[in-house]
Amino acid sequence: MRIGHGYDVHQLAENRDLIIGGVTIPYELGLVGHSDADVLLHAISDALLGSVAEGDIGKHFPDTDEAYKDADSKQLLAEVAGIVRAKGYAISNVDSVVIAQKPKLAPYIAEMCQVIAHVLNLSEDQVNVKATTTEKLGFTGRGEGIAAEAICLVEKRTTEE
Ligand SMILES: Nc1ccn([C@@H]2O[C@H](COP(=O)(O)O)[C@@H](O)[C@H]2O)c(=O)n1
Ligand SMILES: C[C@@]1(CO)OP(=O)(O)OP(=O)(O)OC[C@H]1O
Repeated sequence: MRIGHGYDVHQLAENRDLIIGGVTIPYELGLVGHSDADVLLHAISDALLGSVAEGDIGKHFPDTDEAYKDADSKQLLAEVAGIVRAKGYAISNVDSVVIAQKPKLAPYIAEMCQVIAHVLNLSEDQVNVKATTTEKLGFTGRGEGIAAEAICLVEKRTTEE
């Protein structure tokens, strides 16, 4: 069994969609990035890559590559899951937290879990997403950006799997 950890931050700005965990959330600001800036899927991608010592998403999908301009992070996460499987591992579970002062994410969390489980080909009880504010402290508390953190366990597949 191996463990992986991921952390990501994206800035909030006008004229961008807010996409978190593959779910588009109505809000006056969205996250800025080379891709669709899905901060949660990026943290999960980094946790999975870390678990099999495959670096991070910037290594696999460079932000200097036009191929990833406005990329759908669900597609990047699916590719990361393929890397984990190709190294002979199965994902045991993923836990995560989105750090955002606003908007209220609770109404969207069940759908985020469904999307992530679908992309990773897992059951819903293998995926967890939480949300927290930082009580108005720091860059997340001031609403300048949103952060996400993820952790995962992967297990070596047996020959029958
Ligand atoms: N953007 C957010 C942040 C938090 N929540 C939910 O509110 C609960 C309380 O948050 P605290 O930061 O005060 O601990 C938290 O457990 C989340 O369920 C949210 O929906 N959206
Ligand atoms: C996802 C990638 C894709 O080019 O771009 P960004 O949307 O800028 O996101 P980041 O979290 O900075 O990770 C780097 C890149 O892999």
